[in-house]
Amino acid sequence: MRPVSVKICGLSTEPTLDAALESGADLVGFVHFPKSPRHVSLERAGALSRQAGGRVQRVVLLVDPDDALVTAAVEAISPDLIQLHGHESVERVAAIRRLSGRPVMKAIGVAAASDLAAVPAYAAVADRILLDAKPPKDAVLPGGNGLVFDWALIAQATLPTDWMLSGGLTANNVRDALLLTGTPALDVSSGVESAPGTKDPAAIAAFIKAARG
Ligand SMILES: O=C(O)c1ccccc1NCC(=O)[C@H](O)[C@H](O)COP(=O)(O)O
Repeated sequence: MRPVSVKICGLSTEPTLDAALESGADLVGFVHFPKSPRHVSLERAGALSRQAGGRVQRVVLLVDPDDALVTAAVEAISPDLIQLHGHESVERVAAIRRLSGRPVMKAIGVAAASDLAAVPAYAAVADRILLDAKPPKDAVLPGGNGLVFDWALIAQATLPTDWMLSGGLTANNVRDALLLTGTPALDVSSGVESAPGTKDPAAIAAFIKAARG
């Protein structure tokens, strides 16, 4: 069986990016969303991307981007994957994939079984699907809220091969998440931070060790 793939999202500094690489992350994510404590400019994300280049898959996270932002992000970061974490429609996901010429991963917020009904339509146009906890109605951030959803819901869903689990994962619950969902890939952000937006190298190492333990 292939070892579980791990994405560390919301990296913003060279030392924490290095910590993710040295700990064995498969993907690293750069958040470009000004309201986020993890926001990085395209220029900064580009510098981090160059540091990581060739060693790991680089992901840029965008929220309802317009065409100009997609083009600028691709130019600055040359990402291996574009993560769409807003309210992008199926048609918009397909259009962004066409425009960018890059693989895309669509995040779908899950709070109830009915939320999973959207998966097949998105899976038909996206390269990967990310199942994340649905943010609370008044949340400022559409993701990265450290919330867990009911993993038992996944058992009822038809999922594509290339899907990823996120939402409130930590070194303490990641084994249960793997056992209950059988996910081939994990995405973590706030569970490896010492404060919002501040990644903790020790927590990154502990998470990846627990995931692969
Ligand atoms: O992290 C952010 O600040 C963020 C902002 C806007 C959209 C998405 C965002 N994060 C997404 C992720 O980091 C993950 O894909 C996922 O939501 C897991 O986050 P967490 O529950 O904090 O591990």
